[in-house]
Amino acid sequence: MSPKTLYDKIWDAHVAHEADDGTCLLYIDRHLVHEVTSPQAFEGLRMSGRTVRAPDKTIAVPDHNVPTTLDRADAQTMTEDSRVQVAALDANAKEFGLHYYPVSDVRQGIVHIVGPEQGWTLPGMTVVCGDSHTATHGAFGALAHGIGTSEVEHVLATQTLIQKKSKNMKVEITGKLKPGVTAKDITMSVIGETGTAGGTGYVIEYCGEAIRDLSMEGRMTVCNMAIEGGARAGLIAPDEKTYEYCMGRPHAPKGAQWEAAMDWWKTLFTDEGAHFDKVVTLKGEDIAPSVTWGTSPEDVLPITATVPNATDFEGGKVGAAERSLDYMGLTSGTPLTDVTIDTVFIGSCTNGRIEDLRAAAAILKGKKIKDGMRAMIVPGSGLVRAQAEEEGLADIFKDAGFEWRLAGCSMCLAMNPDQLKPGERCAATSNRNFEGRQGRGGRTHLMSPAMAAAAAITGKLTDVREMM
Ligand SMILES: CC(C)[C@H](C(=O)O)[C@@H](O)C(=O)O
Ligand code: SF4
Repeated sequence: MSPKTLYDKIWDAHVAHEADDGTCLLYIDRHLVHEVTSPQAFEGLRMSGRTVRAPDKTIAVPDHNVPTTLDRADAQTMTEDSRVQVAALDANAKEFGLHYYPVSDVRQGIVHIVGPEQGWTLPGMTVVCGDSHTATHGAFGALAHGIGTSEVEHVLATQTLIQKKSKNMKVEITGKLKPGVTAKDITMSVIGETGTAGGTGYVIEYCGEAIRDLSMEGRMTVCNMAIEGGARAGLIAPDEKTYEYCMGRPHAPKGAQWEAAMDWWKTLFTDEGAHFDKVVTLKGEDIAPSVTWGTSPEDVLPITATVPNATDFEGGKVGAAERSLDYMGLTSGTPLTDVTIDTVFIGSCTNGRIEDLRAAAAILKGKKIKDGMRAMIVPGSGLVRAQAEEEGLADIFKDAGFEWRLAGCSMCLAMNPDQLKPGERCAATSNRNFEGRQGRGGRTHLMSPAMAAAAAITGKLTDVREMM
């Protein structure tokens, strides 16, 4: 048998049918659903008189639209559109008998944090969600695709997805990371290297010592942004850390079923000599704490750099950089550490897990945020929030001057009340810095939780290594 990549193995195990042109019908193990991309899909089912094929494999949770303030149960805090979407998810989950975590449930949170936390996401699975950051689940060695609303309807009705196989790409991070450098810096640096189209047509497998050394949470941060690098999905082979994370989770297999699952999981690695169509290698020790300066995730630089000149780029990127610099209100040649900020957002499916909060707390302990700074910490789920309170992190945040919020997508995107005003500049731990992403006219600098915490204290983009 010819050697296979991890992607090949999971793909082959899920192909239910292959047409002559290579189009495949893939069996789907887990379908995650949120309120934004599902209402029309359920409506479609109803119109055609169909039901959900596998409600026991379909998990729903509202996250994008929900306010994160303590008064969110009061419907007045939501816009009409948001209220309608969340109410539709409530009704659809009930009507079709799905696993559901409503806003009132402590397990509610961002869909990509809830899936792994509850043990729905497991190695070797196919996982889909009507959301591009479904790539996050690849951290478990699961093939996780973001899908569109018509595909959501297709998966609801059939528990299968029509797909063509992508090419294999390997991203290897060798060696060790230096102090102050995190999974977020890895994933941003990879995109800085490959560009936002570098992964187009590929499924990326991340490997190498620096990836192995990451916790499951860090691996989720890396895979989360595979999509910003253009890839169809990101994957990391499961290992002891993966099994340990999964064991005992509410929906993970138990007893003999666990043993059977482990037999399969242990086969989930890329065989010696398997072919990759594209290979990118970065040295772990070369990666620095990084920030974005522009309006694309590929506009990334080490914090020690200066704001670039548009003429530093080539081709179409010159005009794009000019526009980015103009939108971001930045002057070429300014040291990044001189850029002042007025808002800090720590949260999102990229960096809203307990380790992210611990990393922020380690910087914020005993400190105060800069006068006039608006800073919020939004845990990725109600359970992350509860754990942070138990560990005393919430007190550190509140004492420092941060708002301590309820779980949701929050200021990652402007679909709920947490938004930037025009001209406001935010240090954010999320994954997209597009124009208007956090609110019309708002300016976003992406970075790690520790870097965002450091910026909250100084009021400027800051090299976290100086505060360690
Ligand atoms: C709203 C949703 C469809 C969207 C996505 O697909 O990623 C959102 O989660 C985002 O991060 O932009
Ligand atoms: S936290 Fe942000 S990136 Fe993640 S699902 Fe929500 S909106 Fe999308």
